[in-house]
Amino acid sequence: MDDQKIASSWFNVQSVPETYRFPPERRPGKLIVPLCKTIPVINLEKATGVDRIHIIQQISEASQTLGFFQVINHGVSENIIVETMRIFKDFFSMSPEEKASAPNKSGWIYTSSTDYAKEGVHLWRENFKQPCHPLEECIQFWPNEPTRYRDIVGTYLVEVKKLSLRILELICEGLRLEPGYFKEQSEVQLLSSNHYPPCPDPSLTLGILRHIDPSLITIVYQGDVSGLQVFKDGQWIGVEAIPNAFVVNIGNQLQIISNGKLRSAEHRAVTNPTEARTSIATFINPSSNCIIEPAQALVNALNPPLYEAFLYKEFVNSSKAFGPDTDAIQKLISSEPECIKGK
Ligand SMILES: O=C(O)CCC(=O)C(=O)O
Ligand SMILES: [Fe+2]
Repeated sequence: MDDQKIASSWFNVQSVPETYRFPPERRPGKLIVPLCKTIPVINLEKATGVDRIHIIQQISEASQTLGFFQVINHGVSENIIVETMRIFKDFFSMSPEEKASAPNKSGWIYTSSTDYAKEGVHLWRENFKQPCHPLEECIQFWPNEPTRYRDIVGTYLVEVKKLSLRILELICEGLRLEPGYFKEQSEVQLLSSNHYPPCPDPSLTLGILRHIDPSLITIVYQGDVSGLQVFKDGQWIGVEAIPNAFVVNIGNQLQIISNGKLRSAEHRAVTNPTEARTSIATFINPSSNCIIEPAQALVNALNPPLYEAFLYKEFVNSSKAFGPDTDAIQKLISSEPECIKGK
């Protein structure tokens, strides 16, 4: 970013403006939290050989206890990960006018930190959301800038989709559901990239409030700057940033389908004083008209259903699952085909 743009940016301040300061009881608390060594880093290369069963066990265990794990040797090329990260860093470094008035905004949502006022407090982040399903139809509405945006982000999403289907198959096997069980419930990819500039006093601010993802699973790339934290046993623990690894977390839709066997954990993002942090989250979601309910194979006399059936879009609407962006997202994905699972 050139010097002039930095000088005019909302985050280029010596102290945190009043509107970004959380009241004392909602501040992030201790910022130096233990990095969680119990979040397993799972080597997916082994999921094809004799170790497959062990990989399934590791994924099941992590999904049941913590709701988070990381994957390495996942098949997404390092080159496309690096290029995609570069694209988003370049996107966020465009001027506010460029970001707000990029040629065709009909297929994506950019939100500056100042749009995120919640109870009078702004989050210390900018966010970009982009529906990606069906990819061939959506891509024409994506930003044209930075150069090669569509080409690079499109390739990234195709690779991440393949990865997410592989992970869902392993989860499916771990739950002893029939192969392909999640196929219809994992059709829709939604990309959400966050940018957290350095913050003069991270103890006063939050990048993302504590939340649970309204997805089946979410695949996050956080590069080499930590900031993601998971709530476990009454305390926040940090998810170590490992370059070229993806963080996978169980969304609340999968918690429901698994009838509570898998856990969707609360998480948040904190800021830091020295480095900007960019994260790229890909939500793997059911389509709007999908019925979500516990899988029948997991329900019996000893395990009665813990949740009632509902349409995914009803859940999204009633819970405002995507926060202030919910209505805009619903509009962008409202042409989804029907998907009546109801097994
Ligand atoms: O920035 C991060 O690592 C967290 C992203 C996240 O939780 C989300 O987008 O839902
Ligand atoms: Fe999240």
